[in-house]
Amino acid sequence: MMNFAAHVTDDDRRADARLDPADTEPADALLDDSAGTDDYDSVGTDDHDIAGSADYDGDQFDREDRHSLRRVVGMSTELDDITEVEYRQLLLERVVLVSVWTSGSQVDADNAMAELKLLAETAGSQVLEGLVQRRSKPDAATYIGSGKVAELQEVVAATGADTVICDGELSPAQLRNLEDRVKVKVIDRTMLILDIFAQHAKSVEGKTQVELAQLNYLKQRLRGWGGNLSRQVGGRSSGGVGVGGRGPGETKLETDRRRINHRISQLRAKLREMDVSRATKRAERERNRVPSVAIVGYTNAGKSSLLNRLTGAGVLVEDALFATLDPTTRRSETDDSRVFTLTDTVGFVRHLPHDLVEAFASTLEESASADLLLHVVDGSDPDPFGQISAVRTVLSDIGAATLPELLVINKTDAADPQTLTALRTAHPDAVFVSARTGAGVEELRERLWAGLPRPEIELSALLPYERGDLLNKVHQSGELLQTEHTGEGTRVRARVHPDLAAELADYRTDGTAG
Ligand SMILES: Nc1nc2c(ncn2[C@@H]2O[C@H](COP(=O)(O)OP(=O)(O)OP(=O)(O)O)[C@@H](O)[C@H]2O)c(=O)[nH]1
Ligand SMILES: [Mg+2]
Repeated sequence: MMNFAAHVTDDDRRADARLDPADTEPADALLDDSAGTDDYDSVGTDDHDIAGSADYDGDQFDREDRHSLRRVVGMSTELDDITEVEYRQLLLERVVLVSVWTSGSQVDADNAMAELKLLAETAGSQVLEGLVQRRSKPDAATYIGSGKVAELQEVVAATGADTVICDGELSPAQLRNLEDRVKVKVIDRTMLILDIFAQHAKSVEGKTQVELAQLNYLKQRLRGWGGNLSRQVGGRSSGGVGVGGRGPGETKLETDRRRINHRISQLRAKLREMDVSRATKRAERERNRVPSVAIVGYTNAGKSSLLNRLTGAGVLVEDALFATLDPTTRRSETDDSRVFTLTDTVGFVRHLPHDLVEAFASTLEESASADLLLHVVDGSDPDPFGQISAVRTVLSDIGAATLPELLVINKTDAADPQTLTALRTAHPDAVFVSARTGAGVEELRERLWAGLPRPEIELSALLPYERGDLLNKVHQSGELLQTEHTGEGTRVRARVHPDLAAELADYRTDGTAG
C-alpha cells in the first residue's frame, strides 16, 4: 500500500468535515479547491497546442493520484463519530452480485451483469459470484424469490462474502429482509453508484453534491438499517461492544435523523452559493458569446480521452466507470480563429439514481446550456445502441434533448466490424473515431467546427489602431473573415453578434452604419 500517512490525513479531514454540525468550511479553502476545475477564465489565456497533443489520449495522467485516493477500510474509530453514510462506506470488499431479469434476451441479462460487475469493481470490490434470477417482477419482500434467497445464503456462507449487491433500487423493507436472511450487508445499485461518486468526487462542489445525494437516499432507509447494523455487526464481532455493537437505539436514530436533516440543509445552502458563482461564470461566457460544446455520453465511452485529443487538456482518463465527476472546460479555436469552449462532463449510466441527477443538477445544467453536444459512444461496447438510448433518456431528463447533437462513435480501433456497420447504417451522420489512435479525429474536428453557431451579422469596418480592444473583441466573439492593415487602421470583414455590431457602428464602411 502506498503513502499510508496521506490516507490517514485525508480520511481524518473528511470525517471532520462531515461530522461537526457547526462546521463551516473557510471560504478560502472553498476557493482553493475549486480553482483547478471548471475554471474557464484561468485557462482562457493559455492556448493549448492542438498539434502538440496528438501523441496522447490522456491515459497517462493522474492514474496514481486516483489510486492513492482509494479509501482505507476501517480508518474511522468511534461509531458515534461517523454518520451511517460513512459506516456504509467502510466495507464493500468481497461481494456477491444479484439481479432479477424481467425482460429482454439472455445476452441483455449478461451485459447488465457485466456492467454491475464493472461498477462493483470500480467501487473497489472483489466480485466472488453473480446470481441472476429470471422473474416477471422482483419479489416485493426480498427482491429475489425465496428459493433464490436460500441459494444466495449458501453462496454467501461458502464464499465468505461480506456484502451482497442487488442490481436495482430496493425498498427499505427489501433491504432489511434480505439482510436478515443472508446475515451480511445488502446494498443496491443506487447505493453502489453513490459510493463510486463519493470516492471519485474531487472538488468541493462534487463532494457536496454526492454527500447530499447520499444523505437523501439514506434518510428514507435509516430505520431499517439502524436495526440491522447492530445485530449484524454485533454478531460478527463476537458479542463485544465493538464497532456498532452498541447499536443505534431509537434515541440514536432520532439523533441521526436530526443530524442528517441539519446536514442536508447545510449542504443545500452551500450548493446554492456555488451555483451562484457557476452561473456568474456562465453568464460571462454567454455575454462574450463564446460558443460552448459539451462532451456527453455513457460512462467510460472515452469522453475525457477525446477532450485530451482535441485540446491537450490532460484530464484524467481511466478504465473505470465515472472517472470524471467534475466538469472541465477548455478553450479551443477553429483553424479560422473562432474561439469556443469544450466541456468534459459526468458520464451517464442506465438507471442513473434520481437522487444523483438531482444533486448534480447544476453540473448537468452545464450540458443543458451548451450550443452543441458531442455525444460520445463506445463503439466497442457489446450494446452501443443501448448506450445511446440510455444517454438520450438522461439528456431529456435534464432538458437537453433538443440541442444540436453530433454523434461520435469512439474506440473504432477496438470495435467489432459488424457492430460498426450496424452503427453506420443506423446513424449515417455519426463521426467514427478512435481517441486512442487518433483515427478520424481530424474529421471530427472539422465537423465540430462546422457545427458551431455562427454570428449572424456580416459587416466591414475600418478600425483605428487605438481601438485594438474592438479588434480583439471581433477576434474573441466574432469571426474574422478578412483583415488588412492600412495607413488609417485595420480594415476588417467579419461576422459578429448584434451587440458587437452596435459597438462597431461608428467604424463600419459598408454603408449600414448608424
Ligand atoms: N481501445 C480504445 N480505448 C479507448 C479509446 N478512447 C478511450 N479509451 C479507453 O477507455 C477508457 C475510458 O476512457 P475515458 O476517456 O476515461 O472515458 P470517459 O468517457 O471520460 O469515462 P468517465 O469519465 O468515467 O465517464 C480508458 O481506459 C481509455 O484509455 C479508443 O479510441 N480506443
Ligand atoms: Mg471522463
